[in-house]
Parts: sequence; C-alpha cells; structure tokens
Amino acid sequence: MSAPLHTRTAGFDVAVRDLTVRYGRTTALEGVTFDLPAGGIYGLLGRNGSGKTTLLSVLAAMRRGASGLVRVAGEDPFENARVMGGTAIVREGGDVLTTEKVAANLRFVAGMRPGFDTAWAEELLDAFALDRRKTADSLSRGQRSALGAVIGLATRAPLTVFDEVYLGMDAPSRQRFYDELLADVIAHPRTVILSSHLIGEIEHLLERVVILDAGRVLLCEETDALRAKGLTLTGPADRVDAVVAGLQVVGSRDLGRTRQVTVFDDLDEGALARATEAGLELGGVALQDLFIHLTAKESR
Ligand SMILES: Nc1ncnc2c1ncn2[C@@H]1O[C@H](COP(=O)(O)OP(=O)(O)OP(=O)(O)O)[C@@H](O)[C@H]1O
Repeated sequence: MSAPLHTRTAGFDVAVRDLTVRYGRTTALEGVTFDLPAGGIYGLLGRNGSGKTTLLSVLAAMRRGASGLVRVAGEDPFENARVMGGTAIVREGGDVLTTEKVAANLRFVAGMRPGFDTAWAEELLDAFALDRRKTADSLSRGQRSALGAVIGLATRAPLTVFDEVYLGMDAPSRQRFYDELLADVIAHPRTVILSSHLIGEIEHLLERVVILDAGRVLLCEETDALRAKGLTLTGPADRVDAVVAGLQVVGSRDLGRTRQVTVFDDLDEGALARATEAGLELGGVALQDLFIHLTAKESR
C-alpha cells in the first residue's frame, strides 16, 4: 500500500494545464500551464491583478477553474480530502481565527495537522515577539501576518502556499521568516510557493519562478536560467545596437550618446565576444529588474 499523501516527505508536485478561471465576465486566468516538481521553493510573481491569488486558491482547492486540468500530487485537489489535508495556504492577513488568542490559534492548527511542530511554533512566536495571550484581532497587521507565517511554517504541509503573507511585517521579521523557511525546507523537504511583490528579497530562495501577466503565464523557468538570460550592455549607441541586433531587447535607455540596453535571451559565446570586442560594458540584471522590464513590455 502506498504511503498516505500527507506523509510523503518530498512534498507535492503541481501540474497545471490550460487552466482558465473566470469571475463572471472577468477572465482572471487563461490557458495557464506550468509544472512545479515536488520539493522546492517556488515564486509566483505578477503585477497587481495578474491572477496570483486566483491561481493559488485553485491550487489550494478553494476554487475550481472553468476549464483545464490541475493536479496536486497527481490528483485533482478540489474536494479531495487527501490532497487538502496536505496543503496549507496562508493569505494576506494571516488566515487566522481572529477572535481566538494566539495560543489557541496554535492549538487549533496543531489539533488538525499531523505534521505540526508545536515546539518550533513556540520558538517562532518568541522570535516574532508575539504575545500568546492576545487575540489575533488585537495584534497589529504585521504581527497578525507573522502569526500566519508561524502557522504556515510549523504546519510543514507537503504543499505550503504563502500568498503575500509578509505584508506589514517589518524587515527584520521578514528576514527571519525567509531564513527559517529556507533552513526548514532543507531539513524537511516540501513544496512551497511564495507569492510576493518583494522580489529582491525572495529571489535567493527561489528555485523556479512563474511569472503571470494579465492572467497568462509569461514564463516558468529555473531562477538561475532566468538570471543567465538577463544582461545589460552599455556603450556607444551604434555599437550597442549592432551587438544586440536579433536579440530580445526588453529595455533601453540613453544617457547622452551612451546607451544601456537590457536583453533577455540566450547569449552564445559569439555574442558575448562581439560585445567585448566592441568595448561594451556587460552587467547582470537583478530578477526584480527583469520582472519590471518583462511585464512592462507585455503590457504595452
Ligand atoms: N471575487 C472576484 N470577483 C470578480 N473579479 C475578481 C475577484 N477576485 C479577483 N478578481 C479579478 O481577477 C483578476 C485577478 O485577480 P487576483 O486577485 O487573482 O490577482 P493578483 O495577482 O493576486 O493581484 P494582487 O497582486 O493585486 O493581489 C483581477 O482582474 C481581479 O479584478
């Protein structure tokens, strides 16, 4: 007999094919297709209204698409107790029992989730300076988010989804959250999806990135491959133009006669050699900047 889904240590894999989701006349997602292998931290990025929350709520079985196929651990998650039992979603505001005390919130989740690590959750409460005797609705916004983060972390669900959970958390708290998440996912492999606008802060955590743009998948790529494709070339405008001809240019700006172009492409040795011969300055591009260029371009 195979092990119950929630005891699989590597986490759940996710496969989405041609998913379309509508709210009345609004199409929130259209033809969405991507894969996330089991075990890893993945980023779901997109501008406001691009469909991130919609997609995450479909993965967490809170909503069903109009068409398409969604598989979590090989099964349709919707009304699927086995998959839902191994999936945790924490949304903006923490998704906590607002009228219950912090301590009661922890007990509630611990009672429902077999993998919940109460000792670690207690440690995290101290790390985020959360008062166990306060009700969740008497916490500040950032503290409530931190409580949600604690619950999401300590649940150790095979598929854990954090949808903008760190909104309102201050920089040291967010850093602590990222550090705890990374260390714990290494120790207890599982699948984690982070949706965030704080791309610069989370990019080092992400193995693979899915970028949504107006309800469609703009790209789904390994983060390292994505970074390798982004490059700035700076120098005299005519020389820059000659080198980037035929490449996918996603941004360009001029300062006097100097031009800086951002390309997003597979640059072969020949292109790099031509750039060096032309005396151009080459630079890397942060994921956040690539995201801005790519999504701005698509929205034109
Ligand atoms: N309950 C709803 N009823 C109608 N339209 C909705 C509803 N929820 C979302 N939408 C629409 O679906 C689209 C996608 O919204 P969604 O909340 O998934 O985006 P998002 O990427 O999470 O945005 P943000 O970054 O601003 O949180 C938007 O056009 C939004 O207006």
